[in-house]
Amino acid sequence: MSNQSYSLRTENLSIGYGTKVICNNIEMTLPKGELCAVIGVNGIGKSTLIRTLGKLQPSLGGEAFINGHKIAELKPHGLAKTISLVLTEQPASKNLRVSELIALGRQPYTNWIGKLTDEDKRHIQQNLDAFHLEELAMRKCHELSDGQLQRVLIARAAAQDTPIILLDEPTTHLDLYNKVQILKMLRQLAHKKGKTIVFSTHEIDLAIQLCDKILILNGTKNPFGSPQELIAQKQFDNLFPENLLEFDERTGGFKVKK
Ligand SMILES: Nc1ncnc2c1ncn2[C@@H]1O[C@H](COP(=O)(O)OP(=O)(O)OP(=O)(O)O)[C@@H](O)[C@H]1O
Repeated sequence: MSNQSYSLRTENLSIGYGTKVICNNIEMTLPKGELCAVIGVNGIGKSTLIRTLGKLQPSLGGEAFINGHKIAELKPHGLAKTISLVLTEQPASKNLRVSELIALGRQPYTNWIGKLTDEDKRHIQQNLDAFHLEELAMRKCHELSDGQLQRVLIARAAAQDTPIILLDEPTTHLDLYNKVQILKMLRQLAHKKGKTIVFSTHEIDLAIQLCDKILILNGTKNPFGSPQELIAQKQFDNLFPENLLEFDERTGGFKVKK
């Protein structure tokens, strides 16, 4: 199938820093409306891949395409209407109110004085509702819990209304309930609004339950497919050194070896 047929596609992509390649031969193909987790051990390159797909840093080889266009060739304005990024760093603007931070998502669409149109206000209100943030709308962001702040950051990305949303570890520091809540919100955003969403995570069990696709970063061989395909191929079995953990195919999760 051609690159045009996929919302997001990489071909033989290499990522890294300077001349040092940390992962190569990354091949993923995501149609519109799918949720994809990037998993792998600490330091393997998950954040680096998210940053590379978001064009915050160059790839070291191969190509990444969005709707058939090379990401490397997207200009800043086109990029802001194509990809929204939710990174692990806390927002510099924590002094903003929740509604103001979500309004920042509309920046690619506002005119040079940043005046919000009725359309912008509609997007902001819709996302306050969708992410259950109505009651927090006037709160300063530094007054929020980690789970609430993560919801605000995702609402800002949704307000940006791009076909692609990339998130770096959106569930870090959250309890199990909040992790599941965030991932189910992302799943809904993908399935109901047709967004293509890629996020890095250590939550392998939840990714297996909730994602359409998973990319296992491994260095040179980076298996990609549906959770069921990857389980059938036994791709999770060698993810960690086998002295401590084993993957249980029946439950789709890891068990501690006693
Ligand atoms: N700015 C940088 N310059 C050079 N090397 C870097 C830089 N940032 C990260 N690295 C290295 O690149 C490798 C991949 O880092 P990255 O943060 O992408 O991994 P990760 O899979 O997201 O890790 P974790 O699960 O611990 O968050 C690591 O070896 C890291 O030390």
